[in-house]
Amino acid sequence: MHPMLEDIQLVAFDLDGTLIDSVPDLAAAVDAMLSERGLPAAGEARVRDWVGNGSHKLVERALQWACLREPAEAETDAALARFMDFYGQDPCARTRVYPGVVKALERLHERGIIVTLITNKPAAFIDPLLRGLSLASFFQLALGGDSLPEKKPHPAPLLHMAEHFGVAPANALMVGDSRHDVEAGKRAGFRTLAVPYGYNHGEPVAESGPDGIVESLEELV
Ligand SMILES: O=C(O)COP(=O)(O)O
Ligand SMILES: [Mg+2]
Repeated sequence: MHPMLEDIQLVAFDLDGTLIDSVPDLAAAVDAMLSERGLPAAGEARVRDWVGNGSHKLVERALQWACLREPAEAETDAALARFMDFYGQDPCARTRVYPGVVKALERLHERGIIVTLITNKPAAFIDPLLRGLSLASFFQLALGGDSLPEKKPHPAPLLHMAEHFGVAPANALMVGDSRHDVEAGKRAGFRTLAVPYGYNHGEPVAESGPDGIVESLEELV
């Protein structure tokens, strides 16, 4: 067992960039939304750096880039609705589970560790993604970016999760790819583990000072 798991009773996984490489489908939906507005396509490389603060922020960043100005709130809301429509059509089309993920989830499950999901993605997409990628059975509870009034890097979703299962934050581990996961974990009093292969606005996640880093989640088990 990896030393990071010592005394750990609950693991909260981030989704995008940690368990799944979802940028191809996110970028396709962003570009479909932009194209409908007569705006240039952003492409996967840009979208990769915009993911991490939920869909509203993703759409706002896309509009900002394409229009070269701050979008009005109503403009962002309308574009967000279209993005949600496009993304919701087939969120698993080109999205793939990262190597080592299934093995890690299986082993944690076998050890009786509570496995949960805390993503900043809207909750409506969680079920279609987990089912479509055959991951749903591993998770005892999943929270989206709009499940509670606050999202990561706020510690609220993590504290909610720990409290729900009656686990002390010191016995819980947050696993993510971005500074928002590490910050939320530290603020909640969780142990923090980062993966370097995901999306972190183009910066190494090591700069956030997680308690540990693994190249693949398989290393965890
Ligand atoms: O939707 C996002 O921006 C990121 O979602 P995540 O929290 O699963 O990385
Ligand atoms: Mg992430």
